[in-house]
Amino acid sequence: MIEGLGIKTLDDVDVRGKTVGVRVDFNSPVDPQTKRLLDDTRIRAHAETTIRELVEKKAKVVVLSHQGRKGDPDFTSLREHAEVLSRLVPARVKFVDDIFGEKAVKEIKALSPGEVLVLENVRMWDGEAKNASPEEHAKTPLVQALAPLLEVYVVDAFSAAHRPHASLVGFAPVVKHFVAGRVMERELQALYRVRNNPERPCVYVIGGAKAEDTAEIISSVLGNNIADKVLTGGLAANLLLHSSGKKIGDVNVSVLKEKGFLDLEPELKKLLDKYGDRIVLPVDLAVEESGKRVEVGVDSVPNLPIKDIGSRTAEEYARIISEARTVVMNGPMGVFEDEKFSLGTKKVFEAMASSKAFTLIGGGHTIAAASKLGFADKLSHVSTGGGALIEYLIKGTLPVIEVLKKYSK
Ligand SMILES: Nc1ncnc2c1ncn2[C@@H]1O[C@H](COP(=O)(O)OP(=O)(O)O)[C@@H](O)[C@H]1O
Ligand SMILES: O=C(OP(=O)(O)O)[C@H](O)COP(=O)(O)O
Repeated sequence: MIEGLGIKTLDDVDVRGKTVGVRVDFNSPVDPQTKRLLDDTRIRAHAETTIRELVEKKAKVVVLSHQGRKGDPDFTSLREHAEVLSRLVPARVKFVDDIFGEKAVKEIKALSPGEVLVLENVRMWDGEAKNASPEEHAKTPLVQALAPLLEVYVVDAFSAAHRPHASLVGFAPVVKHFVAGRVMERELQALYRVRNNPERPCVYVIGGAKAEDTAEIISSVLGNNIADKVLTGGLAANLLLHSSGKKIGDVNVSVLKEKGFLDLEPELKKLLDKYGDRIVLPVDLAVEESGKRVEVGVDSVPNLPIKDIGSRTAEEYARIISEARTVVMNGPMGVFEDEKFSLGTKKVFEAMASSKAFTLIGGGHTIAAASKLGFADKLSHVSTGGGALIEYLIKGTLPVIEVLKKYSK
């Protein structure tokens, strides 16, 4: 059982010899030309925990996942994912180019204990990617065909838990056991710890380029008194500085305008008025001048691209983080891909790694930054979620979590 949530896990069900469906999220970056996989982090996450455990317990394992969205360059078969998986688990791993037709059913029935079968990309069936209730999805051909074969259904795809799609929620009303897998369990334990009852002081660090979520995250974590302070970097900081009346240079205002972020300013102004210095803005910034890093105060920003928080800001953020007991970070502080502008992000990671706090990071670029700068294994939890993590931080729950709570059995 996951404490606080009442969600059953693999500890609550006997899987030995049983046919077990596992909904993972193998969705990975794919080369648009060759369609080859570029990264196996998510496959590894499920393989080394949930799938390995099911294999060792001699379950007959049926793996379901999506990859990309129909029409997008990364929409492709799961054949290569199955090959990668076969190198990561001590088991025979088969792939079938079918989801719930005769071929798939035949292969499921032929499984021996301890064997794994990967079904084809579930989004190749149009009924998968619809937002609907578990009861509606339970009537679909996918669930009708597979549910009679599956005694246990394990939902492990935390990073897709914001999608109430057929293979994520549709089996809940009709299988005997509907439980969370180990990836889901670890993510929910970590997220519950930082979002529902964090040890204080609790600091959220928001940066990166997706400022469209900034207002909602700040409003939720300060409005519900979850965070004591929100530290800001990246485009979120530029937008907040501009909202507070600072002159940040036309070139930087244009970036915010092109992305449609200026529309958020009335909302951000209200948040700045309401929460004052609990929303911490940079006091200095790093701009790029003739290929060089130049630091400037926020009251004298020239018309040059802002690419990082400044050193004084980074020191102040490190000080606040060093006193915290919970730190959550989504979005790098600057354009960390360029070494000259990785200082802010590096200082924040350094402070997180050396603090006594429970530290959580998430988001594709944030994780890439932590790996590149050598901090990924020095933090308490690295979330596999991108969109799912952001939605959880805003709402404190996700559609698939609610279904797991209701149907844990
Ligand atoms: N001041 C800035 N101006 C432009 N881009 C920035 C700035 N600060 C950070 N970024 C960029 O933001 C990107 C990551 O943002 P985002 O996609 O929101 O993160 P995540 O994938 O972790 O959610 C990085 O590629 C980084 O270069
Ligand atoms: O990779 C995912 O989302 P993410 O890139 O926001 O982490 C999930 O697999 C969800 O994919 P979707 O946004 O196509 O439903």
